[in-house]
Amino acid sequence: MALYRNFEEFNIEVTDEIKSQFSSIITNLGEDVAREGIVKTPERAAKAMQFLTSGYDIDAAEILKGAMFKEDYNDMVVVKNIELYSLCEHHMLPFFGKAHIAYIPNGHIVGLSKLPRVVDVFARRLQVQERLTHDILECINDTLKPKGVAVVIEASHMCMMMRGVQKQNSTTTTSGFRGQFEAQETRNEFLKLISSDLA
Ligand SMILES: Nc1nc2c(ncn2[C@@H]2O[C@H](COP(=O)(O)OP(=O)(O)OP(=O)(O)O)[C@@H](O)[C@H]2O)c(=O)[nH]1
Ligand SMILES: [Zn+2]
Repeated sequence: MALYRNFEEFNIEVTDEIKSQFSSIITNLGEDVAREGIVKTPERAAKAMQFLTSGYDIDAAEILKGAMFKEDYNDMVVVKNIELYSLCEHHMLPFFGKAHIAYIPNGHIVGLSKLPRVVDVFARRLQVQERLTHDILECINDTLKPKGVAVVIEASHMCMMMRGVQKQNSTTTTSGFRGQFEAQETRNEFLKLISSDLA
């Protein structure tokens, strides 16, 4: 399985198939697919959807394994405000927001950029916010084997904003805690850090 994908290189046959499906969808929605502004839209949409679901092809554990360093640091590491964009599996509409991740090393630290990369791998799939939270949490827990790991995601769902209940201001928060973060004191320290103005 690829570590990183060159997102510009999509399988031509799959792109053509999705392109013709988008062509039908656009026609069925009442548009003229031959219109100048739209004529290339089926291909653009095919590529966009493949990019937004490109996380299926990437092994998130391998990303972490590629940048684990032996280090005797036993305190909390927090990476907060990681932007994320995903697609809800029910409507295939975006949900987006921020992920906050913390872990307590157990002999190894991980390259900081790898945590947002893991978020992207699991976000670029058809998801529900709860599973996305757990996918990230379990991947870090199983691969890095830290003393503890915590993940909080705050997100807005377009399927609740643009359609359906049409609530513009509601946000959803999901969280998962393993190891030392299951203890109230450690969990509270993390929650305090992510809600503070500290960089
Ligand atoms: N738990 C959870 N639900 C989600 C997520 N994304 C979308 N949903 C919900 O999935 C549900 C699908 O419900 P259905 O009744 O089958 O679909 P629907 O008729 O389009 O529902 P409405 O959105 O209420 O109009 C909705 O309540 C959505 O709000 C998510 O990440 N987690
Ligand atoms: Zn939805």
